Amino acid sequence: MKVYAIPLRTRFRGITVREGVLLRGPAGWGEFCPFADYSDAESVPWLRAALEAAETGWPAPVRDRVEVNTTVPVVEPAKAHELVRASGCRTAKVKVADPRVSLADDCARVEAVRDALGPGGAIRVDANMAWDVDTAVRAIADLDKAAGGLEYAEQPCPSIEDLAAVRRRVDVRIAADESIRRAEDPLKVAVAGAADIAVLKVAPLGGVRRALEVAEACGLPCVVSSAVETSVGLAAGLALAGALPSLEFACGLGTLSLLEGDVCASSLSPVDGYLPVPRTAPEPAEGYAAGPGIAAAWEDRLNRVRRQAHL
Ligand SMILES: O=C(O)CCC(=O)c1ccccc1C(=O)O
Ligand SMILES: [Mg+2]
Repeated sequence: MKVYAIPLRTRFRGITVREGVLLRGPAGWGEFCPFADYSDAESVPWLRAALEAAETGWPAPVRDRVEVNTTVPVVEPAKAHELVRASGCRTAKVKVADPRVSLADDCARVEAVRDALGPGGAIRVDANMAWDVDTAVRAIADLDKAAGGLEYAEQPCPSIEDLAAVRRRVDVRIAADESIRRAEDPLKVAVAGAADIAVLKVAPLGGVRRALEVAEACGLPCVVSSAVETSVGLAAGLALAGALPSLEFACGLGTLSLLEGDVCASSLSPVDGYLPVPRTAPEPAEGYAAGPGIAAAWEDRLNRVRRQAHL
């Protein structure tokens, strides 16, 4: 077992350091890294996903590489331009609706991203539930114009009902993320007509197999996205993306560049916008070991979640 702590290059989801545990089992390495605000109960599926990777391994893939988006955090337009150019990706996901910036700032960032991608690229935005229905309808129209066409808007509002209402009022496709990842019943999203696309994250859904079941049950095109893991956790996302029967959109697995570094020597950083589908996670090396206090806290957390889940 290894506990890591890696600084982020820019603040993301309110955090500046990513921490987690790497577990080794007969099938390889798994990553357990629920965010700090996740309760022990909510962390159970994260542990199931890590144990699947370490003990069982993943189902066989149907493709050997996956196109990915680059993820653009809330940064100045010039910086956004630079990040997109450096990524080599043809699709960018732009984080919007951060309480510290205005819609005009978001539009300026999206315009810079379009300039960096050129007319052939695709731009998606993620509001992480920040808007009410009317705000979402107006913001999506403005961002769609700034982007010269959006591929989709991810989780504009918190509730499934509000997602459905926004979806009826805009031409842009709506993707559900939190509505799937934190829901009792991920099927509800499709039944309610709340989304065109389902965003799937392996860890909060409890593993690759469970995520494949969710994909089949919801019947929507899927985008596999990371939870900003090291290459060990990204490998599980790639295993899911590799095993989905159909994959129409680029996945949100190009997130390694959000971290200052990686635990693995051979990192899953996109080349020309693609990542390979690995059979097992890459081997962690020595770097970014957490200090004794952080390591002890993660060992405690892991043990509490294990007991809670009877694992
Ligand atoms: O999808 C991506 O491009 C990156 C992953 C991402 O945005 C994310 C990462 C951690 C937690 C939540 C989210 C999110 O999609 O909301
Ligand atoms: Mg999201």
